[in-house]
Amino acid sequence: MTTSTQGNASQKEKALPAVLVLEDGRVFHGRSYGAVGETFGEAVFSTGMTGYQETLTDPSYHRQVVVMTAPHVGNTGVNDEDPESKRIWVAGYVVRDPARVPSNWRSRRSLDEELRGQGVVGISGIDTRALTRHLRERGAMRVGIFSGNALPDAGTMLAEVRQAPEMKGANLSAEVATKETYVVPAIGAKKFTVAAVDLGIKGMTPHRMAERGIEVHVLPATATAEDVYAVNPDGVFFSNGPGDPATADGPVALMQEVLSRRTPLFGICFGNQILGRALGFGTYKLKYGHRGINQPVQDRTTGKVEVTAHNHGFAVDAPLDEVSQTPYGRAEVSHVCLNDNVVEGLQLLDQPAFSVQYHPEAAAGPHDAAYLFDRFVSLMEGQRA
Ligand SMILES: NC(=O)CC[C@H](N)C(=O)O
Repeated sequence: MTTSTQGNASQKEKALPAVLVLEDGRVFHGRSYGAVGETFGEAVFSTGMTGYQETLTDPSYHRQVVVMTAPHVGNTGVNDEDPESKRIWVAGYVVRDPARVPSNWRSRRSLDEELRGQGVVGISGIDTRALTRHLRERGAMRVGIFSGNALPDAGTMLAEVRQAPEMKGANLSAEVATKETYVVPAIGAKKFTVAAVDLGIKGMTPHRMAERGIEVHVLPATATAEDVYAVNPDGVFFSNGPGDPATADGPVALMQEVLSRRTPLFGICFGNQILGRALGFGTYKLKYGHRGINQPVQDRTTGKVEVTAHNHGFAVDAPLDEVSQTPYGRAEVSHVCLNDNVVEGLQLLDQPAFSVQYHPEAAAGPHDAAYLFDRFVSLMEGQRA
């Protein structure tokens, strides 16, 4: 690769050395990608081969350093249509072989430029397959990326990584959620009003509801039952979001209030974990989680298998093969991951409430699970009938 003749600042920055240091002491040497500096987070891998803009801007990735298993990243550049929120949330980005020349009719700038513009430190040119296998065998762990000409010594880097906060016990929703309520209008005739509690919501989620005639009031993570019922909702939605669901006591209490009023309820991802807790189940940290757009899930209510988008590091601990008695009536596991039998959905049998651990909004990802938004609409219709 010769970059010297082109000689602009970005090309020079790319050539700077960079090091990725895992908390268990494993080290990878590469080149800086995006901003130059240092960053820390939880190392996780995503198996999505497309959709890097959606991944980078998903608030659920707050405080995580994302390793892309797809070797070529950045090929289609960065456009202004695909972000799922107003900024990049990942704490760091790890790619093997970034595109040097992006090409797409929608592309406005390169991914490298975008990462630099938003101050996101990344690393390229490392063996992401070896790193992914390491994380798969040892589990997700803390990591640091250090880039520049004057790097700290190895012992200092490792000590800094080991001082970074862990994901277990992290309470992060309020750091990413909206501070002010906003409304996403229904597309076409308005049929329903939904109060959506923003724990780190992705932009496509209210859009999927709006497409179905729902006016969505997106409320801050700290919303109270009074705030929720002030919009006179036909249904209440709990979004995806970063951090450990074991810390989400406020949203759990709010959801219990919604359940006791029997308002139709739908939760996605963090929202599924909160429903689990609201029903009295525990949550636990998966060894390395599910991230990507090709995860097989079975809907046990129909037997159908869907290929789905995921981004979760925690899961609900609920019995797979029995109906549970909860303070809100009977509940069961409605969806399960076919790779590892992790709980991927919950539903109540005596009142209109359900949730899934994965991403039916499909940004990015296959649209197999779009029916879940229709199920939410049916619950709201049922309540009116
Ligand atoms: N996308 C999400 O909502 C993630 C939920 C939670 N933070 C987890 O990692 O499991």
